Amino acid sequence: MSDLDFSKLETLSVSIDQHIAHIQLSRPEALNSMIPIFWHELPATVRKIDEQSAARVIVISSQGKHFSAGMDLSVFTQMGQDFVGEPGRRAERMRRMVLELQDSFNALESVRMPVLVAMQGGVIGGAVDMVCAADSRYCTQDTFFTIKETEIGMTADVGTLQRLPHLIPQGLVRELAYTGRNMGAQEAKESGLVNQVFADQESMLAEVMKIAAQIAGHSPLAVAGCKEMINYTRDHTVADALNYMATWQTGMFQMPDIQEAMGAAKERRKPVYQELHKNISGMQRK
Ligand SMILES: CC(C)(COP(=O)([O-])OP(=O)(O)OC[C@H]1O[C@@H](n2cnc3c(N)ncnc32)[C@H](O)[C@@H]1OP(=O)(O)O)[C@@H](O)C(=O)NCCC(=O)NCCSC(=O)C[C@@H](O)C[N+](C)(C)C
Repeated sequence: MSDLDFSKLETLSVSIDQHIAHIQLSRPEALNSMIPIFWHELPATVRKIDEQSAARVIVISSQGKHFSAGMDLSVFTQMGQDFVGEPGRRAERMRRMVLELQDSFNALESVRMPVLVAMQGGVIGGAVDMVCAADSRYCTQDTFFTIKETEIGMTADVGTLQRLPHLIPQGLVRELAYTGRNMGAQEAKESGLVNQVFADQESMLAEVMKIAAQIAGHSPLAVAGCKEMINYTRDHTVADALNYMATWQTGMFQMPDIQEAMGAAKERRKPVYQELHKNISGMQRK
């Protein structure tokens, strides 16, 4: 997907400035509902930013009244028509499809730079799956989160039930999943799902961009190490994670960024860091 053209995306708009990539869900007229191409465009965009741009942090926001209404309802109608044929093969196709959809949001976790999400209005169904895979979440006071899947007769399948229990208390996850009720912004803040609640989208984006700028000012290698370690620690024991940390540091602890950070502080200037490695020649993802 290295030839992906950002200007031709159907569901997203992308801008990159001062080491900050801003991805916006750009179908406000359809409540940013998730149509099939969205699931391809999002991971391809994130991977291209990671591999081919000077961005060091990604901000995801959306245009319009709602952050996202989740899966476009027309997809369910289409799926009803597609899922025909011999049960074993049909089940295997379904399994592969769910794994592919999961992969779309896994991209937010595997990208080397932090992903900050700024939300307003409804964050529904698949959108909850998506924002759970980000590094940090921010929202406006009118935001509400809904694990809608249960209400429409299915189990959420692209990350909410796996990641949300690491973000907020188990009992609350279970209540939200079993009931499908809305969780408002204040409750999201109190439970730790979002870091901050803002009066409106403008003040939210201004603050999130400030946080992004702080991240982008640091060594991208140091920040990537933080993300790698925090992700790894979530899924392993402390002993395993400490062991991995030591091995990581054996290779990644190098003097240039440390010298640059110290030199810049002494000279009261902004540090200038080398970008992370881009594609290895001849090994580009097709
Ligand atoms: C989003 C919402 C809170 C907005 O409320 P509102 O009061 O501002 O607007 P509205 O009048 O309810 O909706 C405006 C229009 O937007 C349409 N709309 C709302 N949600 C839509 C959606 N998801 N897809 C297509 N159209 C959607 C409405 O039908 C309606 O169409 P109309 O103007 O032609 O009547 C409200 O419409 C709502 O709850 N919609 C239902 C959303 C919904 O069920 N989404 C699916 C969630 S489940 C999900 O995402 C599953 C997925 O993760 C699993 N998997 C990956 C395998 C597929």
